[in-house]
Amino acid sequence: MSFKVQPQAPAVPNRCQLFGPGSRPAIFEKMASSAADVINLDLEDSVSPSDKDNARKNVIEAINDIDWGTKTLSVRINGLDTPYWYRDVVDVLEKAGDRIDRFMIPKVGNAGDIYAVDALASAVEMAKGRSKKVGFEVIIETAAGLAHVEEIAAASPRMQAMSLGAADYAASMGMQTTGIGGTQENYYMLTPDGQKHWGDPWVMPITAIVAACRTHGLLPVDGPFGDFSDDQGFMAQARRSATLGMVGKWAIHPKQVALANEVFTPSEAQITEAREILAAMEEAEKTGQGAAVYKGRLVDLASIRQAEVIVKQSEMIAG
Ligand SMILES: CC(=O)SCCNC(=O)CCNC(=O)[C@H](O)C(C)(C)COP(=O)(O)OP(=O)(O)OC[C@H]1O[C@@H](n2cnc3c(N)ncnc32)[C@H](O)[C@@H]1OP(=O)(O)O
Ligand SMILES: O=CC(=O)O
Ligand SMILES: [Mg+2]
Repeated sequence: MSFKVQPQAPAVPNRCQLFGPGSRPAIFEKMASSAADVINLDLEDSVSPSDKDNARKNVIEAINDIDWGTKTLSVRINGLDTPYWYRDVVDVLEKAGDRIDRFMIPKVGNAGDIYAVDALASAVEMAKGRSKKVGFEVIIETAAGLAHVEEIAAASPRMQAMSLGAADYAASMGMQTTGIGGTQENYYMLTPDGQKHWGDPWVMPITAIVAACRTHGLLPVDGPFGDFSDDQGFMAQARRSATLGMVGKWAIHPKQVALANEVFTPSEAQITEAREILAAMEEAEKTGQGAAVYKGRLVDLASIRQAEVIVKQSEMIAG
């Protein structure tokens, strides 16, 4: 471990972030009664330019009027290259109550983008005497965002989470696909006997996001999986993200909420195994050993840290 100790990410459940367009208020109550840990009311890409003002009004009303229970409530503002974003920040912070927890900032390219939103949010909060500072989460979904992922993670104490936005990421990188996440038909190797072996084109940005988040104490989250009729594809993508260290995934349709919750909640078997490893190491330590054998495999002091990730995650989710 470096002399600089790795900070902990916020201890809040973040297994699933359910999205809904701000222009579709009829679904807000359904979002509030879903099993998602986080709700993202969208003012950005699911809202047409002609509906931006209306969507903003709906979202402010929904923040004030709907019972969101214990969910984390987030509003995705428009990108900093649009004429909409400043009004999103100003109107929401001037007119919505303290129930809002986060702004999600899309298409961030560098730390300066976060600085700009931070400065504007701070000014409105001061002017309105808001004592609860709004948190930030961002989407890494451009080439510049990926290139500057670490400075973005470190950009503000408001930063809480970071998602991979596979759709815009693919567009920005010039990837030859219209798929949103998951297996890409043309991304394969040939085995020696000529069989196709599909690779994971998302592993690099996911790993970069996880590393930046873990370095700076943020929650790393996998973004959308577009084909909501493909449950198996969603599960496979989510399991890969969980294995690489992400804590949750977006749902762009309510049926994906249960799938994400299943993957990102440690299973009984995983928890039991983690507790058994901790017990085996406790026994080993009593006899002065730093390494032991558990089910025929090596466990040592690093195994304690690995097992603790699972135990702490399950305890935090259980509340
Ligand atoms: C690349 C990105 O930026 S992704 C993030 C931005 N995108 C979004 O926010 C899109 C979010 N999702 C949606 O808008 C919708 O789910 C759509 C357009 C994909 C599909 O909507 P529909 O055609 O209405 O879906 P469907 O008919 O299967 O809905 C089934 C039920 O779930 C409800 N529902 C649909 N979407 C949502 C949602 N996001 N949250 C809660 N409930 C929802 C419907 O109202 C319907 O309810 P009912 O059974 O009581 O009538
Ligand atoms: O905003 C999300 C994306 O995938 O793009
Ligand atoms: Mg996007």
